[in-house]
Amino acid sequence: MLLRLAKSAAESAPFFRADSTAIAPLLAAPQVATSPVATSPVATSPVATSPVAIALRDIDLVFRSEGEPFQALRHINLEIPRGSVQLIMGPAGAGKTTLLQVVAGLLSPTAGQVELLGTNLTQLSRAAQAHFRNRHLGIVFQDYNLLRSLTALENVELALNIKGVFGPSARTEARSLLDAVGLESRANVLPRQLSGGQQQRVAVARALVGRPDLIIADEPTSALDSANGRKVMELLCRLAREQGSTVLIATHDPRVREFGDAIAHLEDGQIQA
Ligand SMILES: Nc1ncnc2c1ncn2[C@@H]1O[C@H](COP(=O)(O)OP(=O)(O)OP(=O)(O)O)[C@@H](O)[C@H]1O
Repeated sequence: MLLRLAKSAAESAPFFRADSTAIAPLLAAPQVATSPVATSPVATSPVATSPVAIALRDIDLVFRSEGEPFQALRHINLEIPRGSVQLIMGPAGAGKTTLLQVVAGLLSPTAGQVELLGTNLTQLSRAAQAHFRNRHLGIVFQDYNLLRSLTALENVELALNIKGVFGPSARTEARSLLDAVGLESRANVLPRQLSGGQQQRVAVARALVGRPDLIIADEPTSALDSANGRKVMELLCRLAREQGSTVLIATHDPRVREFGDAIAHLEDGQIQA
């Protein structure tokens, strides 16, 4: 089944739509939360060598799906240097997940621009955004989004397959990523046989496949004890230092604070001065 899923995904990426809701967000087109989304088929421009990895310029986001409009993000301006670890901290409901989804192109802002690696994501078509995401981003979702019918190893391997890595190379890299998050002995079990914290570590391993330029992680330590939380944070920071990945983390876990190069505090959808 893994082979079938992988082939189907790789052949159709970035237009892959899995039946499972678990893998779909990895490659999905952005949700239209608010204003019309740019649909012009602008090609992804070559990634510039800008020292700024993520630039958010005057981002607003208003949810209009049900009832009264609700402004979840207000005038967000933020520049994140390449190779740094940026934390977004704030209480429940502050807008952290919404902000991460905007950065990843999974939600379109009502106003403002998102620039990733020198590319204006906001102006790309949905297909080009999905392609950019597949090429440059690793995402750890708040609810992990693991495929229930695949083992831990297969979940990580599938992400490699989608990036075009197959066979023994994919298996070796998947194993080494599971080793890195301390799950070598749980590689062959299904998500339902893993604790929440173990599932979270599989999600982290999966986000790191192919050494992404940008790693976006939503509460990556929320289900972890302090030893495993530290292990995950040290791994993310090492990637930032050694391979120049830029790491953006939303968290309300105070233990994560010490790992951030910079911290932005979000409250009521606004970055606090
Ligand atoms: N699809 C939606 N439609 C309407 N309102 C939404 C939608 N998604 C989120 N919100 C609202 O936007 C606000 C920000 O939500 P968000 O999930 O981004 O906060 P958060 O800081 O990540 O919270 P938590 O720490 O609890 O995950 C909340 O008030 C939430 O209810």
